[in-house]
Amino acid sequence: MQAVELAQYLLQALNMALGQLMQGETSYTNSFDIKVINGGIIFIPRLPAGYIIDDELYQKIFLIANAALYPRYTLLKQNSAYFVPLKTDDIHVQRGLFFPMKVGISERLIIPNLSRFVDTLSGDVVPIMKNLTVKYDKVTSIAICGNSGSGKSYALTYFLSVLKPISELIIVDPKFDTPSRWARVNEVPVIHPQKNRSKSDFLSEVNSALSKCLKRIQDRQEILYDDPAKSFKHITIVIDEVLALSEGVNRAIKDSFFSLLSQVALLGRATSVHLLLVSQRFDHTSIPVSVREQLNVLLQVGNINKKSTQFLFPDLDPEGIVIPIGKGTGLIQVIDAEHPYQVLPLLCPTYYTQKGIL
Ligand SMILES: Nc1ncnc2c1ncn2[C@@H]1O[C@H](COP(=O)(O)OP(=O)(O)OP(=O)(O)O)[C@@H](O)[C@H]1O
Repeated sequence: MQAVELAQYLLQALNMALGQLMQGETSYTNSFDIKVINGGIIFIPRLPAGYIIDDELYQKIFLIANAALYPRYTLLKQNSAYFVPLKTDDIHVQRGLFFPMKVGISERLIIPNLSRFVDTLSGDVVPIMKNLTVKYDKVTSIAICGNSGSGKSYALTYFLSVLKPISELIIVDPKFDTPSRWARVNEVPVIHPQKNRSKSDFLSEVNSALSKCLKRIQDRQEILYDDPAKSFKHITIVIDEVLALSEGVNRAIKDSFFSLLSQVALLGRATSVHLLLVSQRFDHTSIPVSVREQLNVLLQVGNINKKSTQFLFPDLDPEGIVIPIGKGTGLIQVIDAEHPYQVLPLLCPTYYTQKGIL
């Protein structure tokens, strides 16, 4: 479909659906126009207008256009109206509302054999969907959030398998569950609770591992001071069910845990030390705010609504984003220089692996 035809189609959709909000004004009365450009569409209001150009109008146009374009294009949700100046001398049409879009929709990776798939990967790429791959050296920290049964453990096992060849892994598994089994099969050290030991004891062990990591960060910082171009092997601290870790433990030990986690999150970035955190929620009781601010690959699986997204995506109203149906689906945001900053629909990979790992 040509850009002109697409614009015509969208104009029709908007004329029919915007109705009341536009006080009866339509493109037929020359009140607005649509232009399709590379990377998005522009809604051009003719001013002065009998309708108000505000966030409400922007989000309504998003709703209508996103549904009308599905599945050929995906509009990328903005938190508020995105104004762009237009090149013209005519003051009536010198501005537009921009809706960034990408071609197609998010598509799930289906991996028939996970270990063979991992063998085919080179460099430090981490594929997440058919058309979404992140480079691990651009990742600071990853968060996987979701309600029970939403696919967090399944997604975590995928990340562990893909990260193993490119990163040293330090796994903390408070539930002594899937990650511990994965670690046993893959001969990776894991810290898990043990019989006869208290929860505070367990968290102290975690703190001592974090403290060792911090020491390694400092060693690396010294090396970087003399050789700023030096690159290091990635180290990833994986914590499953972070929320379970710090609940009901001695205050002093919890404070140390938060402080160590913050330092690792803040200083790890330049020294290739990452966090991979999994939790049912990411509020201030499960991780410190400073850690949340360092997360730059955010995955939310399971229920998606304003309430469930409030911790990872505090400014987002997910209305109008087409969330795919199925296991391990939700939202993703990758915050780096290469990807659009926006939140995208997510479908976690589906993979087949040796029996017994999960
Ligand atoms: N991307 C996916 N593709 C196919 N199946 C999936 C996917 N994600 C999850 N599942 C299936 O959904 C089920 C629940 O997933 P999982 O155990 O990972 O949820 P969870 O969020 O970790 O739950 P809990 O918090 O209770 O441990 C599993 O049986 C898993 O096989």
